[in-house]
Amino acid sequence: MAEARHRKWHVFQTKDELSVAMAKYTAHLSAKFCKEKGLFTVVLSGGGLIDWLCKLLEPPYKDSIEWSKWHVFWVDERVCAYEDPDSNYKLAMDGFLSKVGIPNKNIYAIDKHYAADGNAEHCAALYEECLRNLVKQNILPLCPNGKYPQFDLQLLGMGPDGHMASLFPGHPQINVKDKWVTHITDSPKLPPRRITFTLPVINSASYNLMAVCDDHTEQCPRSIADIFKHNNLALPAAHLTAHVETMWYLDKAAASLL
Ligand SMILES: O=C(O)[C@H](O)[C@@H](O)[C@H](O)[C@H](O)COP(=O)(O)O
Repeated sequence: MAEARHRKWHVFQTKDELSVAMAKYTAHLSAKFCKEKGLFTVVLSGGGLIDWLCKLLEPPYKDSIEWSKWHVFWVDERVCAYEDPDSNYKLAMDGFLSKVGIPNKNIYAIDKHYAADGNAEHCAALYEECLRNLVKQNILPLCPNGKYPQFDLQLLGMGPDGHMASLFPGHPQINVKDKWVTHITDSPKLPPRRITFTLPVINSASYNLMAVCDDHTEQCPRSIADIFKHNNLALPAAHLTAHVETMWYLDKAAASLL
């Protein structure tokens, strides 16, 4: 494991090894937080991540994790119907959540009707309201500065252009601080309408695990080098921190220019 500034990282030879490590990391934190607090708040993203979580569906994790204590959120979501193949909710439900015993009431998807209508602004406002209610119910604590919710673990991915969640290079959402959840209607990665946690919310999490596997684009390893060697803050993912630990899991191809 390597460490620089606030970042720690591991490079894995294969996606499979990365996936094994991600399951171990997640299971360890699940056990820790379930023991300490009686629940575990986990934030998912879309993209390849859900595939890489598949090791959690195998022994020893599938039967040992206290799934009933999980509360699941999305760091970003595409504003479309739940049945739409673009939906991050559908991706996670089909590939992961439907296979484990997380109570439905603990799975916090965006508003079904506004999502189907494509109303990104309302979806963002309602998702923020949902988080604020969970703070009132003591399911989500606030971080020490009292301004933002604090999730236990966020599982994130980075796009080849250096975006994370739906915070894209050159777009203003990265600067939003007065909201917990904001929206975008012209996302360069399709579909264009999305909601996303704001940067201060992302960085308030206790643990952030960013997993990046190169899909054989040249851009991805360049962005990783730009972040790790030059801390190029034009790339949203370069801003990632966390309260306790910011961990990057890279496959060999994504780390090839380091
Ligand atoms: O809704 C989304 O598109 C995602 O949440 C997005 O932020 C994703 O995590 C990255 O783009 C990485 O995606 P890949 O793993 O597909 O490269």
